[in-house]
Amino acid sequence: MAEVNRPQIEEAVRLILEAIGEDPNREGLLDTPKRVAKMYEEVFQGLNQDPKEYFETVFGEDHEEVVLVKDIPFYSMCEHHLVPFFGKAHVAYIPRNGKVTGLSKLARAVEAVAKRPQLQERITSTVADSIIETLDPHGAMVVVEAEHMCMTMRGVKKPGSQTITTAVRGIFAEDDKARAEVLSLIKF
Ligand SMILES: Nc1nc2c(ncn2[C@@H]2O[C@H](COP(=O)(O)OP(=O)(O)OP(=O)(O)O)[C@@H](O)[C@H]2O)c(=O)[nH]1
Ligand SMILES: [Zn+2]
Repeated sequence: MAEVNRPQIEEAVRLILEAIGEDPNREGLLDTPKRVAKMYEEVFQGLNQDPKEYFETVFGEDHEEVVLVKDIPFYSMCEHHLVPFFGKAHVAYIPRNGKVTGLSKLARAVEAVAKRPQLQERITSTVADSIIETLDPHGAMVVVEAEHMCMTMRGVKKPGSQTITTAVRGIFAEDDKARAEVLSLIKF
């Protein structure tokens, strides 16, 4: 996938500044297009990352019980308004056939998926599906809680409102007890 085109972003930011009635040549704004381009490169770097690659790291460990990494902080950009939404992701799976991955890889997958123009639902399901497709576990479950700036600083203006999304796959979709165990561990 193409890297970001920094000069194009810089030009676009100059145009936006002009369009809102600002002077892109005033001292305080001179370096702003460059800064914004650099920032976009950073906050959209997930477009160049495939979350599934992280799960190539597996240890042949015989653990077929819940593994949960909770409270993974993330920042993303809503694809409708290009303003941040941010919160915590909780990622659980039950390994099968010794395919236990590195704990940090679960957080890296969240990071790669979040750093794109996104929807909260898509972050949630993409992380769950990536785990299923690569580790072939008994199940995967992802819960994401986030605050959307497009609902707080503008529009409907509801600061503090939280959106919670879940993706349940495999045994977590079939077995109420397995799902309840993860939910209670998240609240623990
Ligand atoms: N499903 C979903 N919706 C989102 C997410 N982030 C932002 N939105 C919503 O996207 C919608 C876009 O609605 P539109 O009516 O096209 O845009 P708008 O006029 O700016 O909408 P308002 O925010 O209601 O002012 C809004 O309801 C946002 O709350 C997300 O991650 N998931
Ligand atoms: Zn939005």
